[in-house]
Amino acid sequence: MLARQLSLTDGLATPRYRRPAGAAAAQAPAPPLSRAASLAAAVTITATAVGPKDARRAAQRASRKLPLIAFVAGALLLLLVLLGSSRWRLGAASDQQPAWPGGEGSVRRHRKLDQPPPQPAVVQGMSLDVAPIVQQQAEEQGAQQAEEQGAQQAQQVEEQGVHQAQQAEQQGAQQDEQAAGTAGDGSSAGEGAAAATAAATAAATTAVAAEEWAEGGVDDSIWKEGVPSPYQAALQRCMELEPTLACLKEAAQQKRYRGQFLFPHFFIVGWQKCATTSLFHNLKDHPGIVIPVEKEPEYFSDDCGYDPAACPPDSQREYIQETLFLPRVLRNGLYRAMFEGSTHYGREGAKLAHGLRQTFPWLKLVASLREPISRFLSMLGHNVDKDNYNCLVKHDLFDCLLKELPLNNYTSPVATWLDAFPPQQLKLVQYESLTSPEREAENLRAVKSFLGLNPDEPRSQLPQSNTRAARLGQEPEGWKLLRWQYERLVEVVRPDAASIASLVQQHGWGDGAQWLANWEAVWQANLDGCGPGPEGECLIS
Ligand SMILES: Nc1ncnc2c1ncn2[C@@H]1O[C@H](COP(=O)(O)OS(=O)(=O)O)[C@@H](OP(=O)(O)O)[C@H]1O
Repeated sequence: MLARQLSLTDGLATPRYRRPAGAAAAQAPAPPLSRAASLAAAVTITATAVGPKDARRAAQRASRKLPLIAFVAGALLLLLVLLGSSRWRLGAASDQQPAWPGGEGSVRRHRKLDQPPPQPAVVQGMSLDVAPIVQQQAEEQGAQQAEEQGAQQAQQVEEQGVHQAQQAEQQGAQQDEQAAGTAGDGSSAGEGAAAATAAATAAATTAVAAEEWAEGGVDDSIWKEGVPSPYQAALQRCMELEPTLACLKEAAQQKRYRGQFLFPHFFIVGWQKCATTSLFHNLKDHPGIVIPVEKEPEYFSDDCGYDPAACPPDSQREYIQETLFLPRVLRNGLYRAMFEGSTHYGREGAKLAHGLRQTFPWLKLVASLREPISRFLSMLGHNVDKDNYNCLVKHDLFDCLLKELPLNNYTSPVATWLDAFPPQQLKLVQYESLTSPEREAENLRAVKSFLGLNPDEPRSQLPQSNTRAARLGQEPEGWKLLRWQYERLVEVVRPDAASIASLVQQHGWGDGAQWLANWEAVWQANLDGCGPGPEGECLIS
């Protein structure tokens, strides 16, 4: 490392190197200084290296003629020291200005103005410890930029979410307008009156349905315009502070206004392959329903292992906010219902029903049931098409059905649902009746009345969603069985069918005898398609 000192005459910014002893050394050219070093030296100048040259000589002469000149020299020395000191102060003052475009003060300005930090080459050559500062500032700048970017992204995501929610709200508002328009725009007085009656019926149905539930309850005496109901306020607090299942249940102890739905309002719990997708789509178009995000969240099966007490806390927040859309439901003042449809729930009643009742005691449940052999074959087709594991891997079709059908009976899971929930909160619908052109409207109306929704909405028919024919791109060929095999299978499922029909009758879900007759008609239609005799071939669809 080069030792260096500043010459008194060379000014403040020009360093000279101490010459080594000897002429050669004396004549040796001073090593060139890098611009950085010279700039840095200008910054590192100190008081000890400063003083006028003449003053030093005078001091030397004075020392040789001591003591006569001592007094004068002392005085001169004092004077010159004072001069030197004032010059040093002048130099030190100039040091406070950055000596390079990227000096420390300048770095700060750079940062403020959001300009790039000084070039690393200059920074590395400095004798001042500026490099780490610059590096730190660059890091800070990077962190700041990252933070700003993160904030921007978060804002974008939020805006996107808000945009989606706004779209849903607009959709909801359009639905409202349509409903209002229908009541007022009737081309004849008769139509207008009919629409008004329907709206009044719907309002009455909703009120009755809301009052049925034992939680907090409806209280007309607390209604204040523009003020959220206690239930609404409690749910708002859940959303902001603690979006958990427990918080939703606690909130439901609060009073609510007439027409406000408890959250969530209902679930479609099954069964698979019983037109649940079509039902879901019909209901989600209802103006009294907040459009749900997806049909099969399967939250309580996939995330909680069918035990709501085991639902992970983080997933509860996600489920409540992003699947059940609590924010959106609150924006609608709880006057629109929220639901989800997870078709694995139904068949797992033994595991789930009591836990779900504990979690949402007010919950209404809708389940569609299809003639058991057809339902099983539809499910089998689904698994074959999707390459999912299925019993045909190990058995032929008849053995597969013989083995699996008893395990897929309806009665035991329905019994557990009934054990956990009051029958008034459960509605069984029959697939064959729901999807029959003559009975579809009546069945849909019954479901909506049960849910406390205007039974005349939506105007659309039940769609044909999730059909095997659409998946295959053609009508499925049908499953080959022999007559005696099909008859045997009917005998296997008949007791379950009869038992369900009896429950339907008992709980007022419909006409039990008709229910059984509908399934018998399916069996008969299939048998009618078989060849003659016990070995006659049938194509079951
Ligand atoms: N409107 C109407 N009329 C008659 N049949 C209908 C209708 N809507 C749905 N479906 C039939 O229901 C089967 C699909 O049921 P899901 O949507 O519940 O299936 S899933 O469990 O959600 O995968 C599926 O049965 P398969 O085609 O036999 O597989 C659909 O064709």
